Amino acid sequence: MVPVIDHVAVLGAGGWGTAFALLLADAGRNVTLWARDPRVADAINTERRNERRLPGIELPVQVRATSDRSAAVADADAVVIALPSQTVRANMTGWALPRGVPVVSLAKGLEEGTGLRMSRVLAECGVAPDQIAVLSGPNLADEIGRREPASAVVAAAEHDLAVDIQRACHGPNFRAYTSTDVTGVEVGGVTKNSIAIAVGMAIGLGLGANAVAALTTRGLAESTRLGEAMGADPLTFQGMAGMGDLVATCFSPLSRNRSFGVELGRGVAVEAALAHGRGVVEGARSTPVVAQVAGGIGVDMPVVSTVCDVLAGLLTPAEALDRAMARELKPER
Ligand SMILES: NC(=O)c1ccc[n+]([C@@H]2O[C@H](COP(=O)([O-])OP(=O)(O)OC[C@H]3O[C@@H](n4cnc5c(N)ncnc54)[C@H](O)[C@@H]3O)[C@@H](O)[C@H]2O)c1
Ligand SMILES: O=P(O)(O)OC[C@H](O)CO
Repeated sequence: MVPVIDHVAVLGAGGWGTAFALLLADAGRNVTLWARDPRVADAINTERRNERRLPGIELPVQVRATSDRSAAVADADAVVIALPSQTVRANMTGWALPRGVPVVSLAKGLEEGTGLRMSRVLAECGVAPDQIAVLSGPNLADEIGRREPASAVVAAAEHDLAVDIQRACHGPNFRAYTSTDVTGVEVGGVTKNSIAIAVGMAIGLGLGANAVAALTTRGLAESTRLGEAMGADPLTFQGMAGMGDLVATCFSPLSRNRSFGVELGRGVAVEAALAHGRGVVEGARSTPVVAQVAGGIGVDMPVVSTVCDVLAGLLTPAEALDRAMARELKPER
């Protein structure tokens, strides 16, 4: 029997949680969107808008919002986690989800302190591993909010679960593929943020398409190396959560990670650049974690470690560029 997902709880009313709720409603689901701020929930219910996070978008009536944690998940057939990565553990600890429902992570970060992927954090918060799925890909929330076509990949250790989630979010403007490579899909979603910061820095320094393409290409190579060392399928990095998301994030001015990098490249200090951002900049927190995890398993990630040094104030973006160009010559593969 195919389990039917009708009612979905989306936890987190940031840009992506709100856009994902709209996408699910367009796919025929009934959605409860949890916002921690009651004023955001009220505005969604009364004005059909989350103007700060998804400006100019009217939300369908199938999206109802609440700031009540129990009400948010009551009767849900699936729960979607659309929270900033560093808040997932604190939020999910003690949140009683309906038993046995699938839990889908949309978050693109590694946890500070543990180095864990979000699916592992959810498992440590008590979600059964065979109920965990992750969805990732080139999904800029503003474009999804405008109902522009987009694709993603849903990964779960259990193929049938990935198919259930794929079907639940398939609508006129959104098409997901399936995978069982949870590690690869999560790693791709994390490392692309660090690479996009590097690309942003290059743009902020006034560099052109050659430098952007080189950084993106080498970034994909080192992301693939890390994923493989962590047990992922290298081919996953040619898919939506690898190449796909890397291209969207590195090339779009809508990306917060890329925009943050642009400011750094123009000489803005890290804290000031973060303060100018439109929401969470996952790469600012996850890049040092990626560097630490990679170092721990002997994976060379020169782009990530350079971004890490800039974030730590050890290098300016211009010095980072000089260092990258002076690296030892080597074969491409
Ligand atoms: N925005 C996108 O285009 C996009 C696309 C794909 C994936 N993602 C990922 O989705 C996740 C969420 O990002 P977003 O863009 O929706 O965030 P956002 O920056 O738009 O908003 C962050 C939201 O998190 C809430 N928040 C902050 N701290 C919190 C806490 N301690 N507890 C509960 N809520 C808290 C804020 O109130 C806000 O609603 C991130 O991992 C991001 O990488 C984002
Ligand atoms: O705005 P960013 O940089 O967090 O990127 C958003 C999405 O992850 C793009 O797929």
